[in-house]
Amino acid sequence: MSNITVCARFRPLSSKERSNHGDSVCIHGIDNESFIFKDDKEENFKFGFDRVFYEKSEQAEVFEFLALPIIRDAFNGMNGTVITYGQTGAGKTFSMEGPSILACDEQKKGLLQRTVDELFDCMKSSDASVKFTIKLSMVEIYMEKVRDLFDLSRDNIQIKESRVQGILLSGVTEIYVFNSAEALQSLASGISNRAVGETQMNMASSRSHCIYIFTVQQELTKEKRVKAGKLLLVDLAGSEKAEKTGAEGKVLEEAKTINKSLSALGNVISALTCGSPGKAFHIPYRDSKLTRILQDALGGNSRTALLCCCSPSTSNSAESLSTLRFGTRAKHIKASPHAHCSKESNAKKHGVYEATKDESMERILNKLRERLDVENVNLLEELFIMEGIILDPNSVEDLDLAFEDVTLQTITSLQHMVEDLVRAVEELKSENKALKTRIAAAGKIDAFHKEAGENGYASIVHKISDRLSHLVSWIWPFSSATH
Ligand SMILES: Nc1ncnc2c1ncn2[C@@H]1O[C@H](COP(=O)(O)OP(=O)(O)OP(=O)(O)O)[C@@H](O)[C@H]1O
Repeated sequence: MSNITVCARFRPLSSKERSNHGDSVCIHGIDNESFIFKDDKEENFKFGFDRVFYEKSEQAEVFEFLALPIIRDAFNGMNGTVITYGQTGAGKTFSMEGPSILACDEQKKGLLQRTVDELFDCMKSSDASVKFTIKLSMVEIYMEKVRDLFDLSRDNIQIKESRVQGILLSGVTEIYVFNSAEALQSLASGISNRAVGETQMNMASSRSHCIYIFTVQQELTKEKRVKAGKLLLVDLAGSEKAEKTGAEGKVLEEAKTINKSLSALGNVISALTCGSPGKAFHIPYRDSKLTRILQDALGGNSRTALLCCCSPSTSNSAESLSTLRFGTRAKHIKASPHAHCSKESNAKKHGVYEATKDESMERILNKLRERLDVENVNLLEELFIMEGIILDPNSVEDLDLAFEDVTLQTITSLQHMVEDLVRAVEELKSENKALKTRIAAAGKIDAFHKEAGENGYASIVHKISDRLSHLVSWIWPFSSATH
């Protein structure tokens, strides 16, 4: 089963397309999951997606199918990502924001406004004892730099990877929002800071990839637990051909950077669909800022949906075909070795918080699996449970530190134990040697046997030595792999 929900959306023909190329369209719908696509050489291709939204589709339909399940899961502590992809002018921003984030009638509201409404609606209908916090961040990747759209002085945000929380944007502004109106105002101010330019394909073309990040945190006061879900909405910059967009100078440079990062995204998707599940293989996430930020979304640690936006016009059939092929490849991304699918259903059985702690422990164990052999990982798993640090409900925020702590503490305390045992063995050996010398000198071997009892010091020392070498052979590969 695919790890990603992939949908295709065709916007209505634009007036420019109508006047230059008439009403000819390159698609013939079969049903709401498949259609026939005719390319510029009149060749037919059949495409199938999780859902196809034709020209007359409503914004609400797109939201309900694509985003709503992911938002509800994010509200319950799971991470989710919704991405719009497609050629310049294909309808990505329209799907995300509608015609305008603030001045927009109900019917045309995009994914963003509906997401905000849904989050606050879920909040209102939840148990009164739950304390909610919704935080919002907005960044754009412009010319391969991550810019904070709430604070333009932060124009080179660094991407970090936390073992527990996954990919993080270091020092990004987080705005607390308390109702829909406030959230939309914040979104509007961030959007006004986006890099937008005019191309021949689109009067207001996005020159950057824009990422909206909602963090929903809930304090379950009764249970003394905290759970948090992160929701990413990603409006990608348009894939475009320089000659079609009439790009030159700065716009051409922007286009090259955009295309490079979209190629990197394609390469990551190819790598993810080529590898065999369960085997370690290289995924080039680090080839671009975009793929690095989307690492969790694509690599299986998040529920993800992709909306492939297309023009229906025959004049754009080459670009639409390329978008649809991209979507088809993404559909084949399988649950990766790091995916939490089975844990997810297990988590649902036990309640939502369980998902967070299972996922956290699973992430840590996966990291360790990369470095240690199975036996040692199993031992550590037992140790985590024994120590109870990872399973402490109040330490969810600090799991990353807890991981470092438990690993270091364990190694250190085991090393101390080994040192103590080595010292004890040395002492016993010299004591034994001294005793033997004394006994030999006194010629009273029988008396020694009585004094030492049935086992005798020699056999005790022998046993300790055996146990020690067993312990050293266990800890040695573990501590050398971790340092
Ligand atoms: N489903 C739709 N219904 C009506 N109009 C649409 C629809 N989709 C897009 N449009 C219109 O098409 C034009 C281009 O759309 P939009 O700006 O969303 O493209 P885009 O893919 O975001 O382009 P870019 O990558 O250049 O930013 C806009 O004027 C928008 O209002």
